[in-house]
Amino acid sequence: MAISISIPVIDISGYLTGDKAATASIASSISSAAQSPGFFQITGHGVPQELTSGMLARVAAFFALPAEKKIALHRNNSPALRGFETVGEQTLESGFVDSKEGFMIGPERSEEGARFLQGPNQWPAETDVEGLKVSMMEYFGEMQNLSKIMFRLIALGLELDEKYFDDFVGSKDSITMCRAHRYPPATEEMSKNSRGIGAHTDFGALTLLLQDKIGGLEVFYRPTETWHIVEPVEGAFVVNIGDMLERWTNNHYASTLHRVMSPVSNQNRYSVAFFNEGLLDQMIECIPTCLKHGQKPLYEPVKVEDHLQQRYGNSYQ
Ligand SMILES: O=C(O)CCC(=O)C(=O)O
Ligand SMILES: [Fe+2]
Repeated sequence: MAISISIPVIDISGYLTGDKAATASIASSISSAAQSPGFFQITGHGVPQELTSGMLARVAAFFALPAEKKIALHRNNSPALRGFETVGEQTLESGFVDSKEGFMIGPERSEEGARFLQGPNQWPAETDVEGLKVSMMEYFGEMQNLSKIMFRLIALGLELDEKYFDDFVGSKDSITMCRAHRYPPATEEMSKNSRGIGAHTDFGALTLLLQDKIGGLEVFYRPTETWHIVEPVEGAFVVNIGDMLERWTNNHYASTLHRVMSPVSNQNRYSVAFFNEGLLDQMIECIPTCLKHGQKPLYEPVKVEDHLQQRYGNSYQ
């Protein structure tokens, strides 16, 4: 019998309007979803739909550029890993080459004095994709803001001071990145032997994902070892816990394996992921409220910068 698990859809508007009772219930729903399945969707976040749809249209225009224009912006040109990556460049799941193309951006800054993952972006000429830079950076700003909100709710759900994670998400050296993807359509046959993106967990603390209507994102449910679709919900962001937050919470929250199947469709699938990779100097050391009576920390403390260098090193040679 097919097992159906639900990826909860949580309306966070009550928190934004300062409703105390609603806030307690939202924080508790988030906490429960973060434990299992480690994924949820949020609505009522206040990010304007025109912004997300306008940005997705420009992302599609970027990926439609001739190959040589995209290759000129390859991420290998960038010590901060910003830029374009081609189909077939990454293998996240043994035996399956990723069929996605990607385009990574982050906060704009010069190379001078840059630390790990910091630096300038690479953009196509404005005449090639009008408005791409403005709309992606505007979206990026909205996601930084939404991340602060999400971490406040996570803090409440962990019975911590509401501002516990404020420095982690909002400091000068807090690393945030945004990657747009195009998943080319596949036939049923092709789809069996490829992945849009192979099964993986996210390295950082928290990911906010915008997916279009095509679908294909699946999460692995550990108790039954089965894969489940994250149904596209109009206007929602998919939120998932990454490895860093799993470790920080002593496995109280789950960094769940996920993948994207190549869309069996005649259309491309587009998505944009926003990664909260954390404050470079922060030590990730078991959060006290995550240690129940008699439990011991499962991990050694690690500095965010070291964790990221190790994880990015493994997957991006
Ligand atoms: O495109 C998606 O739906 C998921 C992308 C993803 O998992 C990632 O970029 O880490
Ligand atoms: Fe991911």
